[in-house]
Amino acid sequence: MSLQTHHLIVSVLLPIHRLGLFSYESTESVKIGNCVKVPFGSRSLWGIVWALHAPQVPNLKKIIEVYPYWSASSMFLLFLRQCSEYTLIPLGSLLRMVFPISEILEWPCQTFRCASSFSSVIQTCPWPGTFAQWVFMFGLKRVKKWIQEANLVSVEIHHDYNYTSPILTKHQKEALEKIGFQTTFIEGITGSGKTEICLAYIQPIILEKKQILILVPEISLCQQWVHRVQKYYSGNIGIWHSELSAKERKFQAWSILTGSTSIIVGARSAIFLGYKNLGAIIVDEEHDGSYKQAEGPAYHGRDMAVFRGYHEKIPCLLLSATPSLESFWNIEQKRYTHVALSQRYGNAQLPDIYMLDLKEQKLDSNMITLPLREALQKNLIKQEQSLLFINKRGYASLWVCYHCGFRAACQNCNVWLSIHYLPKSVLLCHYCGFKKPLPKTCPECHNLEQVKLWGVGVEKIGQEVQSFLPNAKICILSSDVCYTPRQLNETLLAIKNQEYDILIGTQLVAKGHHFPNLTLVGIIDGDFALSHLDLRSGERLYQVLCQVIGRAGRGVIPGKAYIQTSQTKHPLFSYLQSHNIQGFLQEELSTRKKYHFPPYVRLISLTLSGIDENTVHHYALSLKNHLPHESWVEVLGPAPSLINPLRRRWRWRIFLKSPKHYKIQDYIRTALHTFSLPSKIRLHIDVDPYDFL
Ligand SMILES: Nc1ncnc2c1ncn2[C@@H]1O[C@H](COP(=O)(O)OP(=O)(O)OP(=O)(O)O)[C@@H](O)[C@H]1O
Ligand SMILES: [Zn+2]
Repeated sequence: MSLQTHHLIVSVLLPIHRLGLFSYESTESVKIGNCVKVPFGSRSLWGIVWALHAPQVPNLKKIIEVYPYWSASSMFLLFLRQCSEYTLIPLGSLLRMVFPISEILEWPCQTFRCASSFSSVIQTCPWPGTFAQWVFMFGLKRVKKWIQEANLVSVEIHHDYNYTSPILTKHQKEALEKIGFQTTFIEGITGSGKTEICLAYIQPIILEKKQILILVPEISLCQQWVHRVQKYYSGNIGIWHSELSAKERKFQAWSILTGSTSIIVGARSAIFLGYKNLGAIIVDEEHDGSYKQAEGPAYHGRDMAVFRGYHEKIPCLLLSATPSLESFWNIEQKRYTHVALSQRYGNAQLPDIYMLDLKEQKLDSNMITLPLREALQKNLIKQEQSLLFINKRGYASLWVCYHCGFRAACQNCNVWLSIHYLPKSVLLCHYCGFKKPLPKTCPECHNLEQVKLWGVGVEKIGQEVQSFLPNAKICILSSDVCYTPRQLNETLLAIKNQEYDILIGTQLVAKGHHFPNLTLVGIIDGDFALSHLDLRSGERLYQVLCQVIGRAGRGVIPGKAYIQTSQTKHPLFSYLQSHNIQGFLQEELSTRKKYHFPPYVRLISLTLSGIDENTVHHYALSLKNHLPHESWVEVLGPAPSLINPLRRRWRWRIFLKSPKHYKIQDYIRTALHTFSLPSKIRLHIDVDPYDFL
């Protein structure tokens, strides 16, 4: 592998959307995996040396420079190759995710401090810091100038850090000892201490100076993990998600690449980053649908974590109280080590769950039944916190005029606009973000009296609660109200500090938050996903409800949960009530087997989209006709997407289904090789799709 000669011809993988492999000549000795800068058209680009060739091609452009501080291991390159073969994401696009900011490859790796005469000038920054830290504080231009003028001098420092291990309970210790070398699934009921076990597990890895990646499904959980890690660890903690400022992104990417941060908490895209020395991956709430990226390059963060762990030969821990069916199946197939925790920490009990049949309750225009109202009232008197869950953002979901029939619709998507009063009054599309002011009268007939708002969201529930509990301090938790990570963290802290009595939230509250004084959970609409046309809707409903209910009774006082539903007899609820996740998963799995759905088969979606509906339809048909007939591939469609158009683009979809042991990706790759599309039509490939709209 480390063959080296002068005047070598090398294939360099570049961050170009197509395949991305280009030939160059090197006069320096380079190895496969080296990170190199090469000329490309009028620009220069950073890439990775992918292969070495015997010198045959004359007049190639030359490599400009080799990055000295990082190179890709053969295992990481194998991960990229396999990942591209599996997801059908071109290698060049994957490389963009490895080096999302190539500018940092120009930065030196030394630590600098002020020359003594200079430190009085920079009052705020007298300490030694890495180049990246200086740039983060003062900007690239200034720092470069200071180095040139020798106002900053290079120094050697050693980063020392401590990591003390948490003290685990007997059950937790037993669980810790069972963790295997590769993928381990830690299945523990909510509040059993999965996080704490991981914090103990990573101690020796950190002390070996390796990096740990902790993947979280939601940006809001990053800060929570940072707090948990800080209890035991004194070093730098890296953060990676899409809401970082450009300045922060550069600093974080540099610190991760050069190994100056040892623990990184990140959203799904962190799985592709270049790490100096990755030692383990933890995937928190592995069942969460947010790990799936459906737009742009389509991949599943959890699956890529397992893949990366496998290829880089490092442990990957998957955590959940409600395993996804895919993981449950993998556990059954003995692909993962399984560790189970069935007790909450400190003898906390799982909440008792009560069903409230909506058919038997008098509601009029309200949404909260009498028993739930009374329970809220009692909790308020006892000064314990309550949580109401409804999976709808905003106030209502349809603005309609009963005089002329006008309904407020999105101008880009075939959906109605939702009504929001918080943080501002608007009509909003939940798919493309299109907004317009709330009309005062009907825009068509100018009528005012017959306007109705249909559907119920968090804000309306807030209004209802306030009407019967006027003194309660209510907090609405949805992405509209807390739209920056900072706002959300402040709100979560205020909840922990008991500044609120009643929380009303969307899915956002279903994630692993820990509010010790929360003892009551009410599910406003338990039926919300039972009729969705999605093979995972039952699974998702179970997960969300179980997670939300799991927020109750995590401290010393036991919790209670009420589920309002019109289908009290639905088997999902009896599994939920008896906390029998295994029973639920077994039943779901047999249904999937019966109907030939994943995880028993491989499903791939091909979506064609464009501005003109007929053209999209035409090319969808020709793609279908172009796909060769094979007895093992089932081709479904093309069919128009359920929401059509979406963001002004019309979409037609083809689904391909095959048994898992066939290489359906190869079949698609070969077929697409000889199929061309005009530039106005886009083809999006999604292996293992989660979105069927
Ligand atoms: N061994 C321990 N020592 C001290 N505190 C612990 C221990 N184990 C758990 N806890 C505490 O119990 C609470 C729940 O633990 P943790 O968050 O680790 O559970 P979890 O299984 O990850 O929960 P969830 O699935 O709901 O996110 C936390 O406040 C944690 O600090
Ligand atoms: Zn829209």
